[in-house]
Amino acid sequence: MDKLLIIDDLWISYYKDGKKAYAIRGLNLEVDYNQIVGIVGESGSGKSTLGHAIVGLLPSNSKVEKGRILFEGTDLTKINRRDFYKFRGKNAIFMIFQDPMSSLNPTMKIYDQLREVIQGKHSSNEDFSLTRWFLGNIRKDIIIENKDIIEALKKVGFKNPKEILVKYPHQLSGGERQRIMIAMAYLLKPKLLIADEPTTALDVVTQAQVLKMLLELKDEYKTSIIFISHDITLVSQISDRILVMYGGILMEDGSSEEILKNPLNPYTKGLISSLPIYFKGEGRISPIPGFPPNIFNLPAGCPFHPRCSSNMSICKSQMPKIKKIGESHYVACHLYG
Ligand SMILES: Nc1ncnc2c1ncn2[C@@H]1O[C@H](COP(=O)(O)OP(=O)(O)OP(=O)(O)O)[C@@H](O)[C@H]1O
Repeated sequence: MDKLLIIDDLWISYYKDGKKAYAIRGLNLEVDYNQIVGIVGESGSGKSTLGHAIVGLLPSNSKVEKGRILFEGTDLTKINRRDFYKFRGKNAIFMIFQDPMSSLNPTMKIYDQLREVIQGKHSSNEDFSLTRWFLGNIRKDIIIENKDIIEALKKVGFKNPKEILVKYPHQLSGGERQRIMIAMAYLLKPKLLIADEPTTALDVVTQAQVLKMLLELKDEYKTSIIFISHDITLVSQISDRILVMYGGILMEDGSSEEILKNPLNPYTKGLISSLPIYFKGEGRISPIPGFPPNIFNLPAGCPFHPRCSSNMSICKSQMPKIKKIGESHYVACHLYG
């Protein structure tokens, strides 16, 4: 079957104080139509950089050094920044950020915001629009009726949509703001939604509601979702497949079930055993010792080796290559050949 998204040997660097470092190193990823792919890893593993690269929102001090991001066959790394709007929004790619306040305009009421953000009329505020939801020129092809807006707000659980429409973002709770972002997705019906830690700031009940809405979006509009989170339990609740990242490389890739039941990479095992929900009652919950590396000071070899209890001498000098272990299970670790 044709793939919606193919990322092929992607390398992304950041420049700081005259130095260059890689946040993504040789990443491969495929997303099918109507599939939810979870990307999990600790802070600094490169998850957001990947999301921003897909929507063309990498900061100016970063560069795609190598590789391709093929969205329905078009290489997004070759798209001129000004033309990128064609690939964002309706029927294309949409991104929900961790902090919806950073994507919503604090000076606009929700109604104006839903209309204008969706139609890309952000010319009055260049700064805001360029960094976040600037969809380029006004999208004349996007016709959103008021009844569609009301319908979308109802779908994301607002009982009185008309009351919400006249509010400013600061008059809403974090969960309500995140639901506004999901309502935008309902209106745009993207083929690909990137949700970057969309539930981090929310309580458990609201988190569960947001996950349910994302699943409904997938079921109703066949939207594929890349769900980014540091929380492997959360990711497993929603994803068909999970990719584990560390130090800019892919450590493990497999079906959600396989990754949770049969994790192979010591890093994946560490992520799982540090979660209370998987704690089997023996010994203590064991967080991974140490901290993720700074990309400007990455160790040689496997980036995880300084924190890995199974490390061998080869791990200190050679980066492990990703290998197929099972039907849909891949791992990058010297323990597996
Ligand atoms: N604008 C930037 N300039 C320099 N380095 C950056 C920049 N943005 C990110 N980085 C570095 O790139 C690496 C990957 O960052 P990224 O935000 O993609 O990771 P992440 O897995 O999404 O982490 P988090 O969960 O904290 O958002 C980190 O080491 C980070 O410090």
